[in-house]
Amino acid sequence: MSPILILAAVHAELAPMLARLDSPEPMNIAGRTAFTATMGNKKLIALVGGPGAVNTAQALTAAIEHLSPSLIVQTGCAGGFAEAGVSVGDVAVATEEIDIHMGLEADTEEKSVRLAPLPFALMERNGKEYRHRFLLDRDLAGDAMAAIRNRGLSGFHLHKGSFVSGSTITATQARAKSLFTLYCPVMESMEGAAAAHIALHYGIPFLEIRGASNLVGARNRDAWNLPLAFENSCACLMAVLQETM
Ligand SMILES: O=C(O)c1cccc(C(=O)CC[C@H]2O[C@@H](n3cnc4c(=O)[nH]cnc43)[C@H](O)[C@@H]2O)c1
Repeated sequence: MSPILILAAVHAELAPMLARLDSPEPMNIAGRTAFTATMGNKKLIALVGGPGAVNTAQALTAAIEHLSPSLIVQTGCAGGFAEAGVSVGDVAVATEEIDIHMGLEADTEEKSVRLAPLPFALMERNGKEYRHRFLLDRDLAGDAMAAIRNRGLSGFHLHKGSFVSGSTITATQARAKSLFTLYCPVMESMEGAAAAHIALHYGIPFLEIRGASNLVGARNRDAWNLPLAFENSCACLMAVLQETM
């Protein structure tokens, strides 16, 4: 039976899900901590991939090569964009992943978040070229939204839309505003585009569900709520696993 692979950057992002599973067993995948469990007739592998794109790419590649998962679900916390109506604790499902650090710089000295697309493709699949934007499976995202809504979870709002990923955490209102003007994203993370890229490379369906631990913009550590983001994203993840797969 091909497992469903659940991927997060740090253990705390998976902890509320592991607490809801029957006897998850620890295992090691290429130097990374992982857990295996069953849910009904499904086999789940929950993998702690590490923060950032390189950790994500290494962990996910190793897990795919060892386990041939039928589905990859990435979860964890993220910054939410207030302009998209996101509040701390809200959950969002990604319809697209955009790598905001992948591209061609403008030929001026002016600092800008706007990059032109690369003059070459990062990969080609089924006649389509991929540079910095990875459109995700709309049906999978739609089914996940429906499963979460059916569960009647309360205390937060559910969103769907584009996610941006990069190797930095946005820490000014000006950059948050520019990113929103350019891409209309709902969430910012540091791993999503890398995971979407690897999943696409192997042709494995990919779903991303994250909880907002903070708002993207001026850094106010006191306003972050990581436990709430972990709890709400895992509640939604469990709804999706139990109701759809
Ligand atoms: O600033 C701190 O003290 C601090 C403490 C714990 C964690 C952090 C992080 O920045 C975690 C980065 C981690 O979480 C995702 N994440 C969460 N919010 C954002 C964001 O606004 N922009 C980008 N990434 C975010 C990210 O995917 C990392 O895995 C800070």
